[in-house]
Amino acid sequence: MSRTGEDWKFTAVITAGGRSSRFGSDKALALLDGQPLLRHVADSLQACPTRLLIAPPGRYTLAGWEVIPDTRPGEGPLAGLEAALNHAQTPWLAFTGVDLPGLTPGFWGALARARTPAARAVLALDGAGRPQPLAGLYHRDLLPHVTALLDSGERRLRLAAPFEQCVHLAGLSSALRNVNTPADLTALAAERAL
Ligand SMILES: Nc1nc2c(ncn2[C@@H]2O[C@H](COP(=O)(O)OP(=O)(O)OP(=O)(O)O)[C@@H](O)[C@H]2O)c(=O)[nH]1
Ligand SMILES: [Mg+2]
Repeated sequence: MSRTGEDWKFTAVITAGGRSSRFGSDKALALLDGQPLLRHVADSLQACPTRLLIAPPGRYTLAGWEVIPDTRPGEGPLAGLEAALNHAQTPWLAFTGVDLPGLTPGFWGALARARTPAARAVLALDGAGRPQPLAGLYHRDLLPHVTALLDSGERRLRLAAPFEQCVHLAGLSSALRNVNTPADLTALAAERAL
C-alpha cells in the first residue's frame, strides 16, 4: 500500500498521559536502539496528515505533532481516546500509546486494509489471541459511546467499540511488544540485537 495513498488519511494519535508507575521513570523517553520509545511509535505514523499527541502541555516535544490535553486527566487511555475523537480531522483515527515500539507503517497498513463498511474499530490480536486495544483504528462515530462509558465510570479501553463492530486481525502480534517495565525493555533490546 502506498504510504501517501488514500488509506493513510487517518488522524494519528498517541496517548501519552500515563504515569509509567511500573517503569519507574517516564517510559516514553526511555531509549531503544538510541531512540525514545515515543519516537519509535511516532515514526510508524509519520505518513498521517494530522498527528495528535494526547499529553500534558510541555511534557513532550515532538515536531509535527499537535499536543492536545486530556479532558479527563489521569483517567487512562480511554479518556485519551475521547479527547482524540473530539479532535479527529478524519473519519478514522490510528490510536496508540507510547510503549509499543515495534509498530511499523506496515502494521497500520494491514489494519487499514482490514476495514469493512460496518466496522468501527480494527484491532490486531496479540500472541495470546487477545485484541490489543492500544494499537488500533477507531472510527469517530464511537465518540458518543466512549463518552457514555466514561460518564458511567468505565475505564477499560477494550470496551471502546462494541464487539460486533470490531474487526480482529491475526498475524501481527510481533508488532505489539509492550514495554511496561524496565525488564520488558531489556528483553526487547536484547532480541533486537540478535
Ligand atoms: N492521555 C492519557 N493517556 C494515558 C493515561 N493513562 C495512561 N495513558 C497512556 O496509555 C498508554 C498505556 O498505558 P500504560 O501502559 O498503563 O501506561 P502508564 O499508565 O503510563 O503506566 P503504569 O502506570 O505502569 O500503568 C501509555 O501510552 C500511557 O501514556 C491518561 O490518563 N491519559
Ligand atoms: Mg496504566
